[in-house]
Amino acid sequence: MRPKVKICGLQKPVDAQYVNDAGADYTGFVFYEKSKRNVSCQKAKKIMEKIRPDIKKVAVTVSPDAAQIQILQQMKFDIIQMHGTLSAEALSAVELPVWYAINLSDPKEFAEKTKDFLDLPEKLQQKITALVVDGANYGGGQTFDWQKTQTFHQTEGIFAGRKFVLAGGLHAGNVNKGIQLFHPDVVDVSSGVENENGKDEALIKQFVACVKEEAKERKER
Ligand SMILES: O=C(O)c1ccccc1N[C@@H]1O[C@H](COP(=O)(O)O)[C@@H](O)[C@H]1O
Repeated sequence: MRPKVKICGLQKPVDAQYVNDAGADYTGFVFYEKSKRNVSCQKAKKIMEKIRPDIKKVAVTVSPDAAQIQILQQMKFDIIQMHGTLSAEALSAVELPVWYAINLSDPKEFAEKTKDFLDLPEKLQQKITALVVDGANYGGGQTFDWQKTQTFHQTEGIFAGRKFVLAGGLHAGNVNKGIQLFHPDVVDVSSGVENENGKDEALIKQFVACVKEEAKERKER
């Protein structure tokens, strides 16, 4: 099965049309004040109304507290993505599935960075339905070091029963290599489908088409 595609960092109403037309599977909104992609709840709601109902909507957060989780849960998101510190307080407040994002430069950091997760009570761990393995910086447009290892995600028990989301520095030119190396369930992109004014319709179309065409070709081979 082909990986699903998440287009992240929507900021304008027209971005909804881009993801609808390109045939994305997931889309994301960033709620982090330090990000250039930060959106207000009001703005996000307006964009969300224009997104096709079958496209899942992900609220992207960094070290959220229970109050932020409660606000986002009233907005009809399907998933909460958490970067930064994974607190028991925030996870206890979550009723939606959680995607836990790990920011890495070197895959060797994986064990250390997932310690927070492994220290949580089982009941809270179960809320996490996917792991997003991302580049070093939030929305930084950089891959982690793909050459160091391609198997960490297969050997770690942490992935059992969870989706593997490949993120960080993806674009139409490298996404198929990432798919061949890591076999992710979802590929997640933000910087790679942007120009200086924000999301770029042609780059989004090209990215989604690359993922879908590669899957079709693999089937035919
Ligand atoms: O995009 C941001 O600014 C951002 C801010 C805070 C947390 C996460 C953020 N982005 C996430 O980064 C990955 C991939 O980004 P990129 O393709 O390397 O630019 C994606 O999961 C975004 O949700």
